[in-house]
Amino acid sequence: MNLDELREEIETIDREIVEHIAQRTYVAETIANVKRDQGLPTTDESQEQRVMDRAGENAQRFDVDDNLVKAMFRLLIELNKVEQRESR
Ligand SMILES: C=C(O[C@@H]1C=C(C(=O)O)C=C[C@H]1O)C(=O)O
Repeated sequence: MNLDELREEIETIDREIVEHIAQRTYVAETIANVKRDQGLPTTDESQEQRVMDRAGENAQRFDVDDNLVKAMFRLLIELNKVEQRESR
């Protein structure tokens, strides 16, 4: 593959990443509504820990830096929590 083709491949992957972030955000919004209806708090630290542990395991499985992957997941979680708080 030449440089342009490789960059096209990156472009497709980047779009898919954003699509997955949007899907994750949508599901988290749905979870927020369920929690609100059940009178549960926005933040669930034990669930966050499970998400972070899984992120580290998946990073190792795919041989990428687990600190980097965990930092990205920390950002995704914080993003959801800010949105959940704002919609309450
Ligand atoms: C989405 C949830 O709400 C919050 C956001 C989380 C996330 O983005 O993974 C995890 C736990 C909660 O603090 C949830 O409880 O599952």
